[in-house]
This record gives sequence, structure tokens and C-alpha cells, in this order.
Amino acid sequence: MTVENMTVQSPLESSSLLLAPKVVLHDHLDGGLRPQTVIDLAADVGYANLPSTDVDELGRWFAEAANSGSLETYLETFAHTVAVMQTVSALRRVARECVEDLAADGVVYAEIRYAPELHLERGLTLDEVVEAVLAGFADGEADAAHRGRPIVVRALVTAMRHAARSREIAELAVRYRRQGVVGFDIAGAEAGYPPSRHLDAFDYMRANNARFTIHAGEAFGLPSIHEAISFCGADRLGHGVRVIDDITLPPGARPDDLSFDGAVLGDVANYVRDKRIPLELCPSSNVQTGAVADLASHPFNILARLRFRVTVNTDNRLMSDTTMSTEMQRLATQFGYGWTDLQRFTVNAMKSAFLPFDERLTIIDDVIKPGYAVLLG
Ligand SMILES: O=c1[nH]cnc2c1ncn2[C@@H]1O[C@H](CO)[C@@H](O)[C@H]1O
Ligand SMILES: [Zn+2]
Repeated sequence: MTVENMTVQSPLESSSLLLAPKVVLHDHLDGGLRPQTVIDLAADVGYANLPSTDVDELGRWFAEAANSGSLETYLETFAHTVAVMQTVSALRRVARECVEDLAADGVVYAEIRYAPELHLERGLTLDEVVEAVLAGFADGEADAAHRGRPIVVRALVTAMRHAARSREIAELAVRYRRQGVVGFDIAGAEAGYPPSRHLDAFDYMRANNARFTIHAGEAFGLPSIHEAISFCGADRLGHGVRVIDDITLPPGARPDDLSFDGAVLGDVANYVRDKRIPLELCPSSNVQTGAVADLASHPFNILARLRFRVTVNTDNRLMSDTTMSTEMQRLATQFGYGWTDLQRFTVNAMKSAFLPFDERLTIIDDVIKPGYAVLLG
């Protein structure tokens, strides 16, 4: 297996990391609120169940509660963010702030996902939810451009896998495909809710030449990935980290090795790699939900060195108390990555975006490559 362009360097400067152009494909709108905004919106709508109304304490509470080692417990923290995102103004504010925060972190392209069906508690329709979020994204994009940190943001609409609205949400994605919704996803507890439960929705997406990703291979193993790609036809895998279960490493291999020559891939792993199916890897989130024991044993580096199409993502910035720069910094420190590596992960992500091809190329050629050229010196 080749290791070209995989350089080993010292940890990268945080200030330079902020400048590096970054792309995030897997970031939940309801997992990225500012703690202060949760407090403000709770006061506005009279939501009295927040664990704290002190901004620092609340921020810590989310990170600690999410640090549970189980996806199910991790997901319970979303009750508080979803509770305060039930009006047009709240959704628009959260969406605008999300874009502002990403732009300030040097993100140049983002696909932000959320489940419209979770935001109907106070009478909004699915369409109203989508329109409020898109309006917030447009506000944020305008603000970021004004500050000289331009960012392009698109939406993915998610259906909850334990519920029964996935076909309706897929239709919503297609209905808003010209207004900024570029795809569809399913999320929520994975065990017991296989992707094939939602075949109808995926068939609808494919019949309409529309794109989708599936949360698979996070809390549950290889069968979930197999279903997502082989039965459902997922364009990308949300996490997909358990594809490692289908790879036999050479004896004595360690997760931070520079090469994995002699690794043997099973059929699922080969298919994912041969078809260049993007893996939306979310290192910190995976540690919190117990998908991996710690960052040192995360298969990110193995998959990267075996030339899977790996991308770096935040998943939930609030619950993981993280940013794209932080995720990249953690990976660089753990696995010795340099700018060439981070550029490759970023280009991987941009190539895998659900944005039209010409727009992807423009961002790669005019933004990402020149940005890393400066850092590479
Ligand atoms: O990592 C994850 N795995 C599975 N489901 C998730 C994850 N992060 C968030 N959500 C779920 O997706 C919904 C819509 O954004 C969130 O409300 C949460 O329940
Ligand atoms: Zn996720």
C-alpha cells in the first residue's frame, strides 16, 4: 500500500489551523448550538428543563453527559437543544450562528443536517422548518462574506430511523433541492433500526437522482454498513468507522503506523474502497459514544493510509466541545499529520460533497488548494 504524501510532522500551529480551508460534511444543526443561545431560547419559549442556566456550566454539562460511552445516552442530550428549536425565529438564529461559527473556524464549505420532523412541536410545518433554516444559512453566509471569511453552506434533511417519516422527509429533500437542500440522511439509535427499514425513502431518492448518506457502522457493526451500501445505495457513510471490522491487519500492526502493507480487506471493505465511498469520520464523537475506546485506537489513520476516502467531521460541536480545527489538531497530534495530509482529507471531503461538480471544482481550485499552498510555504 502506498504512503505517498503522508508526512510525519510535529503538531500544527493552532493559529494556522484556523486559516486552513476546511470542509465539513457531517455536522448536526441541533448538535452545534452555542450554550448561551440554548439559554436565551429556553427563556424565550419558557422551556424550564435545562440542566443549568449558567453558560459555562451548561456547556460542560453537554460535553459530560454526551461522554457516556453509549450512543443512546449520548442522544438524550438532544432533548434540550431540540426543545428550544421550535419556532421560525429560533431555527433561523441557530442556523445563522452555526454558519458564523463555522466561518470563524475557517470552514469554507459545510453540509449541515437536522431532522425537520423534530421541530414540529409548536405547530410548524416541515416546509416552514426547512425554510427557516435555509433563511438562517443565507443570513450567516452574508455575514461571513461581509467579514471576509466566505463560506458556502447547504442542508441535508435527516429522518429519524426509529420513526416512520423517512419517505416524507426524502420528498422534502427533493422538493427543496433547488433552494439549498442537497441531500438526505437517516440518524438516531442504530441498533435495532437497520437502514433497510427505510428502503422506500432511499428508492425515492435514487428514482429522483438525488443523493443521500446513511449513519451506519457507528454503534452497530458491519451488517449496517453492508445494508447501507448494498441494499440502500448510500452515496456516503455517516461514520462508517466499523468498516475496520472487515480488515485484517498484518501481525503487530498499531493504529499509528505509517503503512499497513499486507492488510487483507473483506468484500465490504473492498467495495467501500473500490467505489471510493466517502467515510464521514467524526473522531471525538466516536470516542464519546464508545464506537472506539480512545483517539489513539481510532481506525482513522489505518483507513487513511489504506487510501479509503476519509473525511474529517465534527458531528456535534456542542456535545463534543469541538470544532473542525480541533478535530484536525487532535488527529495531527495523534497520528503525526502535516498540511499535505490535512489538504488531502479536505479535498476528499470537497470531492464527496453533494454540491454540483462544477461548484466543487471551483472551491477545490480557487479556495482549498491556494489556502494550503500558503501553509505549505
Ligand atoms: O452520531 C450520531 N449518530 C446517530 N444519530 C445522531 C448522531 N448525532 C446526532 N444524531 C441525531 O440526529 C438528529 C438530527 O440531527 C439529532 O436530534 C440526534 O438525535
Ligand atoms: Zn451524526
